[in-house]
Amino acid sequence: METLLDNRYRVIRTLGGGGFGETFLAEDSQMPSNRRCVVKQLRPIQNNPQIYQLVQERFQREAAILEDLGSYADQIPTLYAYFQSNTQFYVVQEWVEGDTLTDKVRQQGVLSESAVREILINLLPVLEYVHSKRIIHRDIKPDNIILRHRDGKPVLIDFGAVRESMGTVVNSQGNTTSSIVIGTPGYMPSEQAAGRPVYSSDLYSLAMTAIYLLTGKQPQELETDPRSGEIIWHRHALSVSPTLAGVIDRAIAYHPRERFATAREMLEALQLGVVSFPPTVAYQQPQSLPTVPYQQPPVATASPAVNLPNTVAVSPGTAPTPQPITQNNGSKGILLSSLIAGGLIGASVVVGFALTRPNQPVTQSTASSNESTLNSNVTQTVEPSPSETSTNQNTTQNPTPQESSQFPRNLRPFTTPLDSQTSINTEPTTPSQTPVANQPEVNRPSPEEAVQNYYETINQGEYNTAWNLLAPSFQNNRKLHPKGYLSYVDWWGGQVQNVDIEQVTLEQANADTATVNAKLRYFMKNGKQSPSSVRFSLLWDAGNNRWVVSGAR
Ligand SMILES: Nc1ncnc2c1ncn2[C@@H]1O[C@H](COP(=O)(O)OP(=O)(O)OP(=O)(O)O)[C@@H](O)[C@H]1O
Repeated sequence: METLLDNRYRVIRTLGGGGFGETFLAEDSQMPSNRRCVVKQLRPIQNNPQIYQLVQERFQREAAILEDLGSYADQIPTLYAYFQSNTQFYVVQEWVEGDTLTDKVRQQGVLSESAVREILINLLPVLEYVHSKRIIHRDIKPDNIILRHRDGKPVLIDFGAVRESMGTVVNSQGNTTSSIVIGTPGYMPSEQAAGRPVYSSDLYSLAMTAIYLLTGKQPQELETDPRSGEIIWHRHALSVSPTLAGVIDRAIAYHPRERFATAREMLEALQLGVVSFPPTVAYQQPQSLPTVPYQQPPVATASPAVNLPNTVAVSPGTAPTPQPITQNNGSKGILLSSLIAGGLIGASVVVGFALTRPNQPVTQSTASSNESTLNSNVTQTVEPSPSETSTNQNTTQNPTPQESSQFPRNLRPFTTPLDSQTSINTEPTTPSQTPVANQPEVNRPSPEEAVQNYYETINQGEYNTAWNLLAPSFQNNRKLHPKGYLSYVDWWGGQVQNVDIEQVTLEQANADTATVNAKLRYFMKNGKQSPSSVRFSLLWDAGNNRWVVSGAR
């Protein structure tokens, strides 16, 4: 049967679909040419009349931004229209005939250095323009770049902004809040995953895309140096020139201040062949720290095939609409973003989580209501987990953290610059190598508290916050997290109902590292429970006055 959207757009076929809605190829029945177009349907992740108007306002604002971007940049699809129907929102945009970069690599294998350079050289001015409008794309990846058949030019699709408006939610206190962080694990840098994207986050994603084009490997297939956190990719693209390799390396530096500050700078480095590196402040693990294999959870096996990374929408926060976000200088945008991330720690917020199928966008429920709609068939899991001796004893199911944990609850929460009212950190949360000699000891949480806090965060469904309590080397351990954050969330959000900490004992601690043994009990969503003993390695993150988890086994 023919589907006519808005009494006008005749659907030809579905192009894709995920947690936010579907995307259709359609023709415009009210244009003489029946011009083809892409109709993108967006569903608010919470279908609640209370927030409808807010979503609507944001949607309109963001559509206006897309209109502006698309009208002046040839390599961004033109916005033709936007409308609402029932409780759903639609944008209608130019259909770009071509192949995505993912299609390209699938069809013809890895691209040559000159092809990759050309793509970068053609895209960087587009990014420069987008950034000049104070917009961060937030989801640059091979799937979101189409090589246009007409002229071979790369076109940037799928701006995160509009989807973000769909993330407006009502938290457990009944307050309207927002929002979600848009991005794709592996392609998105850590500051973006923490809710604080900066312009160079897009450069990072673009450089990760270039690595995919040169190596054919998705980020999750690449190893990282467990000490420096650096992504090891050169060995998969040995013939790449030092200039291109240097440009990419600088763009994917862990810390934004080590990257190119602007798209123009990156473009010039590419064209002129000069790559200078600012002084390194790379995250380093102490030499003595063990690397951290731990048992694969018994409930599932990691699929050896690496799926295409999905866009995820995670984390509650305070409306990171495509507002001005200025890099490194305490602008309003950073302030907002910091509040967003701060909100991650404090607030119990509801975000929809729908993992419809592998390779589809995900929205996450950090639901205080425990209403995860995660597809529990997901067969990847990677976190400290019940031991092989998982039993199906008769237990209290779905205990809340308050009801179930035997551990004292009156522990001081973490203090980070983000949840402090006075300190707004303009830099991403970065475990620091700084010795702690001059740090005030007053509010320093104990390692046991850190472990306790980690599980409380998980029990509250704040997976993104919990994820950011892991050291980067641990996050990037692809045996444990083959799909990065998505694997983490698949496990915690999809399988685990609650974790009780039965006992926590400190094995050793010094200024920089600590080892904590924890006896845990996992309550699974399928009703099973099982005990588990985990030995945590912790690193002191002086910059944020907290411990981060660098290993668990
Ligand atoms: N303007 C466009 N022109 C041509 N194809 C498009 C356009 N926008 C999206 N597409 C294609 O439509 C398909 C579905 O798009 P959609 O944005 O829903 O992506 P997705 O991969 O399903 O989800 P996501 O990017 O959110 O993870 C993709 O293959 C994408 O390349």
